[in-house]
Amino acid sequence: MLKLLRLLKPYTISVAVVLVLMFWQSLSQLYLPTLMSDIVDNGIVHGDINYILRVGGLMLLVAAAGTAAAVVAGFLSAKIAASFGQVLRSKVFARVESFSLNEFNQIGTASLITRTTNDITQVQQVVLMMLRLAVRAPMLAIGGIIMAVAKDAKLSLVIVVVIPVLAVAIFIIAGKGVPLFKKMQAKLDQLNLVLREGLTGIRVIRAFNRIDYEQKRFKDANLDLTDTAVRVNAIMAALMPIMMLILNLTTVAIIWFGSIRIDYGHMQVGDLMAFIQYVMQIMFSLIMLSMLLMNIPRASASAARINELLDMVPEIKDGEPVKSAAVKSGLVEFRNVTYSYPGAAKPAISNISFTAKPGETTAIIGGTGSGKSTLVNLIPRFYDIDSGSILVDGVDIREMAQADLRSQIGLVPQKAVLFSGTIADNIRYGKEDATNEEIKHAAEVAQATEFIFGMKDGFNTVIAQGGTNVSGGQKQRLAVARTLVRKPKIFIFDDCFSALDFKTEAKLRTALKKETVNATVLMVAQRVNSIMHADQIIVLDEGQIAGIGRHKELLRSCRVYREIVTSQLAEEESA
Ligand SMILES: Nc1ncnc2c1ncn2[C@@H]1O[C@H](COP(=O)(O)OP(=O)(O)OP(=O)(O)O)[C@@H](O)[C@H]1O
Repeated sequence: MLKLLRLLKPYTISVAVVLVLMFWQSLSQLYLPTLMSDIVDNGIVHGDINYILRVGGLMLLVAAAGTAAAVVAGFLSAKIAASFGQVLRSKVFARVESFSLNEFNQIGTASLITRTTNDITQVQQVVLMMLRLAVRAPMLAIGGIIMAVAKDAKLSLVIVVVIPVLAVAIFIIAGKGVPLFKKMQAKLDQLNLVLREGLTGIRVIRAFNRIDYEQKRFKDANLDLTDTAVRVNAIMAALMPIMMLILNLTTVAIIWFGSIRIDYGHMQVGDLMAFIQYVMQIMFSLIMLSMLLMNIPRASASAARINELLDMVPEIKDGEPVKSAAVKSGLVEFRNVTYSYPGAAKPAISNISFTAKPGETTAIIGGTGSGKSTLVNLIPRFYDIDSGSILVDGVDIREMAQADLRSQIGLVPQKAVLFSGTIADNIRYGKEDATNEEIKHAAEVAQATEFIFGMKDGFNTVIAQGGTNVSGGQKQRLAVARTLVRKPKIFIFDDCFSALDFKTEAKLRTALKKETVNATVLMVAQRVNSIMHADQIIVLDEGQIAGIGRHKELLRSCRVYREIVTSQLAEEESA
């Protein structure tokens, strides 16, 4: 938590102003009962109207000054806390963006969302409470004790009895509440996870008639969180009545003993009234402090979850010193590359060596789960390899700047992802300064113009969140256009034509050929038809290369390739 508080450094002056204003407000609060007792003892008792008006006026001034300080401090502290939250959220988001896919998987998307939103809000709230109470509550408590003792030392013995009772009550309540506060964050994660799955998988849930099951899952997670929240709130709710009971009993005791002392002439009425107010101030400040102390553990639990993200050292870093290729032609070389996913029993790909040259198409084919996507995902360094090396233009990609490497790559992923915005925005995502002509040309090559112009607003048609208002094949073509507009040196098409019909795919491949004449093209495919004309075909089998060559050579020399071809031909013939 302290570590995060360092983010308040740019607001040091504002924080200091808030603390000074709070100090001022506390002083005024401590002074008011004394003024009131003066009015009673010297003004009312002696019937001195002038005194009452004079001191009453002073009281008004002191109260107004205290209120003004409270208003300004309240405004400033809210501003500081909100800015603190904003800076922290940006910091966490920036860090998460630099995570490798393994780090993403380690924390989980649901938890990443909770940490960036709810956890930061928890810390932000405590920062606000601290700013408002850190000076005021101790000052009122200590100042109140001093003033009460000054008014009547003997009567102050009541406070000596009450404070330990109050402390024990707070201690018991905090002891029960704090562990539950910590549990709540983990339960919120779980609820977010179920909610996310329930929303993103809605089609499958409906298709499989699993709505009841999902509702139960959500209900369970929701109830679990609610139960804990209810228990925490029940405990917190007990705090107030207990405090008020102690407070009222204390007032009764003070009036009881105070009236006896007044009877004996040891005390004046005004002093007794002031005394009661000081005791109230002391007790309220202790209640406020206890609230703050109870919220701190919850915020610390949140802070620990946030720090876990901030402290995570991204496993994928730029090389030091950064190397850059002299000639950027897009030559990709794999040398004995092996990679295993964390926790996997065996490598997803092993001992892969090949060269993909500019101006040529290197196709990768193999059964499902044979490691095709893994292989191409290693080129933009989504994961770092275990052994061997991957070179782009003769430089090991681990020695390059990631931004430099990725600027040369145009990747169309297996699952096309679109962002909310217009079709033009989505294509322009590949190149920020792309002209309208470039966008149109990219769409033409990707065989997307026909359906784009078929839409009401053409290129200005708005894509819904997650691209739900376009078909799978349309999404794939827009993803291809987005990559084409980038004009990279290396194209990676990861099985991204799977949703296209044969005719559209053939047209797209022919158009692509012209666009990629000088580039290195890596094309993952399931269908032999899509890649049989490639300059080089890599056949993957259980993460290993079963054969490399052209279609005809492989038909002769590679058993796995022959099996793939014959199985697909048999399918087509039977179709
Ligand atoms: N994020 C991951 N974590 C752990 N294992 C993974 C992960 N992604 C893939 N794998 C495993 O790695 C192996 C290769 O997967 P990969 O996605 O590269 O296969 P693929 O050939 O592209 O399959 P497909 O054609 O079905 O897309 C599989 O056994 C898969 O279970």
